[in-house]
Amino acid sequence: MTGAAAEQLRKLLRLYIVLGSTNCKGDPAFVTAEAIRGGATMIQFREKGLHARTGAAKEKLARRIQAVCRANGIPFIVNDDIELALAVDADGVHIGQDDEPASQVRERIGNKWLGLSVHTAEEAKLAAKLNVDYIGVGPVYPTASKADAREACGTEAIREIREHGVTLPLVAIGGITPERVQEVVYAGADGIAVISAVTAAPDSRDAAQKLARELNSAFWRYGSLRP
Ligand SMILES: Cc1ncc(COP(=O)(O)OP(=O)(O)O)c(N)n1
Ligand SMILES: Cc1nc(C(=O)O)sc1CCOP(=O)(O)O
Ligand SMILES: [Mg+2]
Repeated sequence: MTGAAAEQLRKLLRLYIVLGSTNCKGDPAFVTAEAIRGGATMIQFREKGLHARTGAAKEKLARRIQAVCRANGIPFIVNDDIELALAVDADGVHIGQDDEPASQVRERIGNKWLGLSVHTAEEAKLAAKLNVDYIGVGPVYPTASKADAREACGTEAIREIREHGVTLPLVAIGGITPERVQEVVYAGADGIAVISAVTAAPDSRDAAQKLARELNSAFWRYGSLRP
């Protein structure tokens, strides 16, 4: 990726909403629309957990959420499921350390965006040697949204990754709430990825707007001070 493309991606990662049918009380496509109205800059379709949709029903939901994203010019990323990402022509894919290897996924998806989860500075340094476009660091705080989440790494992990010279676009994930945005940005994140702060809120638009305001204030305050 060129420097300019990385800078563009950094901006798109600012308020990254991750969701699927198992996180939303109502229609996930409606929650997506509300999150975008509140300021979401990127959407990830993550259909996981008890009663998660599979097969044609999963693809149908993916396409409905993608249609909302397309209508609003917001990138649509698919979690884990490379076949689905290719079938719907998603803008990118997010994978973790235990998913299909990044090099293999890159071969399959061509120049679509590829995000990789990392939990330590060591994993981040390895990621920087792979052809990935961004990293997701977490869980920064304890989370109830991922059954197999690792132990919370705190904002110190983000700071350490930056101090090790990893300049990849970086999004923080896990337990992020409006009150935690400032410290996450100050530590060196380009953005936040959230599930419950938006999907479990009584008003997803309002919840996204609160996060977006905190992000604007954090970048205004700390933009030039970060590692
Ligand atoms: C932006 C972002 N960061 C991290 C993850 C977690 O990916 P992974 O470790 O593969 O876990 P699952 O989401 O697949 O359960 C993510 N999805 N998005
Ligand atoms: C999907 C996911 N991945 C994580 C990681 O650490 O890689 S934490 C997480 C769940 C994030 O949900 P919430 O904002 O509700 O805590
Ligand atoms: Mg995964």
